Amino acid sequence: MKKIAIYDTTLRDGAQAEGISFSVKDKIKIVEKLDALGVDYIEAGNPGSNPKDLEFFKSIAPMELKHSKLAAFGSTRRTNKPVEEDANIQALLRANTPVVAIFGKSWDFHVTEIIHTTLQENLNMIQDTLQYLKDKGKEVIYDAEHFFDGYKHNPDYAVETLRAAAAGGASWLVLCDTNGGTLPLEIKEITRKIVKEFQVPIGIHCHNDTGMAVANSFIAIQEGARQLQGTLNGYGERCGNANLCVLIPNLQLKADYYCIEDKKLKELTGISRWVSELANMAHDEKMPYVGNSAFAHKGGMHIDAVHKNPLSFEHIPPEVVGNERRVLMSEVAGRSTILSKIRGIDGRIHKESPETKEIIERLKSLENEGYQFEGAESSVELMIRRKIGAHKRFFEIKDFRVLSEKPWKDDNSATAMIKVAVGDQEAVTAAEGNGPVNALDKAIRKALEVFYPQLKNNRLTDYKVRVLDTNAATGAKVRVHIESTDGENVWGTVGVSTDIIEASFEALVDSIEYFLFREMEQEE
Ligand SMILES: CC(=O)SCCNC(=O)CCNC(=O)[C@H](O)C(C)(C)COP(=O)(O)OP(=O)(O)OC[C@H]1O[C@@H](n2cnc3c(N)ncnc32)[C@H](O)[C@@H]1OP(=O)(O)O
Ligand SMILES: CC(=O)C(=O)O
Repeated sequence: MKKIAIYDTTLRDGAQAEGISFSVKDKIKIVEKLDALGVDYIEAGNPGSNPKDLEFFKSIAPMELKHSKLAAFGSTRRTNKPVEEDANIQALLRANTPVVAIFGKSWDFHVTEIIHTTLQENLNMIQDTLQYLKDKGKEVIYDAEHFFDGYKHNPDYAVETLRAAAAGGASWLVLCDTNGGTLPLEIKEITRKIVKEFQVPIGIHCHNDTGMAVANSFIAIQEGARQLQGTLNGYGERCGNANLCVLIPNLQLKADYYCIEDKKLKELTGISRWVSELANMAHDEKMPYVGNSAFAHKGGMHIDAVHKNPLSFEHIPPEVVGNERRVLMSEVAGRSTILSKIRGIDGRIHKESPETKEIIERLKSLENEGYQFEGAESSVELMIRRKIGAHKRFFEIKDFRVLSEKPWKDDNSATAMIKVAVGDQEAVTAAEGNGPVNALDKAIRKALEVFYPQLKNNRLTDYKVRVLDTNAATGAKVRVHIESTDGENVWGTVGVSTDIIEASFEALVDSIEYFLFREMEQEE
């Protein structure tokens, strides 16, 4: 197995993504996670760029990393200026990291048109900068910015820039597809030539502007690149960088490369989701390997086959990357989909039992009415319980009323009144809320907490409304999905109606009933 050095730049190129800004504390937490994951290099920021990155490097200095080497990132010295007088280079030294990554120009067009200097001065800038940092005891990695575009326009000059970096003492020469516009076969051919020509090991850094960053990085590794640069979840400038959460498993599970310890692969899904929370970005459900849908089966025939043998529709066991199989309830489900759920409630029922057929038909007819049970498996369980007579009526809602007030107040703009019955006792309560659904939620809980005090720990975490037939305008049916938690478990329920309050009410009542069932089962 060939070792690939993993170079993570989530904290530098990842932070150049639209919508992402990590605080110093976030950055420290991400360094800790990446170090525990076992990546080889962590490019943690650009100290010449802003005071936050400088503060970060100061704060991280006393921390000892177990595995990773920390890198500070910056450009070659400015034109016609001695390197020791360059403020950015001095900031790189102050960052006090064992590794410094320097990017420089490989494309002649950039040299003359963007940094307005001569081709020779650019070569001097590269060599001087690397030599200076190397003499200061740093490991220096050279990022050849726009290398592939440069090579396509003027291959001799692009190669000369790499020679200047090698002469300056670069430990790696990293070929960058900075504009992300190069296609895999071009990457393959160019990387092959460069790997042959240089003794210094080669790295690859790809952007995703053609959707090829993963494919381009993979093919460069196959052609002999031995350092892979990328980011968690593929965050990065414009369309992002090569996604390490996809590339690491591809390299390690599908090709004969070693990136991180096998047991650490199991942490990948958790880290991918955790970092999206920290970055305040929705996690991409469709992301290969680590997305919520990566091992979610919906087609009835697929589910039947997966129950018989998971290899039938899964390219790897989900646990290998810390993900899990999900079986989705929907109109395209078959009896096998629902069977494990039914048998969890009543083990005597089997695939050919009439109840199984009735339940699947009911499920499909509800989906036809607008229900969607993906993410609302708790409503499915309650529906099954009602169908097979395994349902318990914990409470009955006798009556409710909701009033919205005008003029609007910032808080508590609505009031809900509710009458519930538990056994032969009745209670009437009222609550104010921030809008009618919030008022209703509070009123139901207030009423029921008298009988079921354990409901105090139970709360809503997400509430989504979807208009189903937009042509019907304000008379349209809506579907409400809610997610609830007791602090430990999370469950989803659904309600559908032309009345948003009623749809919300249905989902709320299912959520509370489901919780009470779970509590009852745990007590038994
Ligand atoms: C491909 C990449 O992702 S490279 C990294 C890109 N990342 C960033 O730009 C984020 C961090 N950058 C910053 O905070 C700022 O741009 C700074 C602090 C580095 C520089 O800010 P300023 O000095 O105000 O310059 P500004 O950003 O306007 O322009 C960039 C300057 O860098 C010069 N430059 C660009 N690339 C290089 C290079 N490889 N070597 C030397 N100088 C370079 C440009 O010529 C320009 O200088 P000029 O105005 O004298 O022509
Ligand atoms: C260095 C870098 O981020 C790039 O060339 O894309």
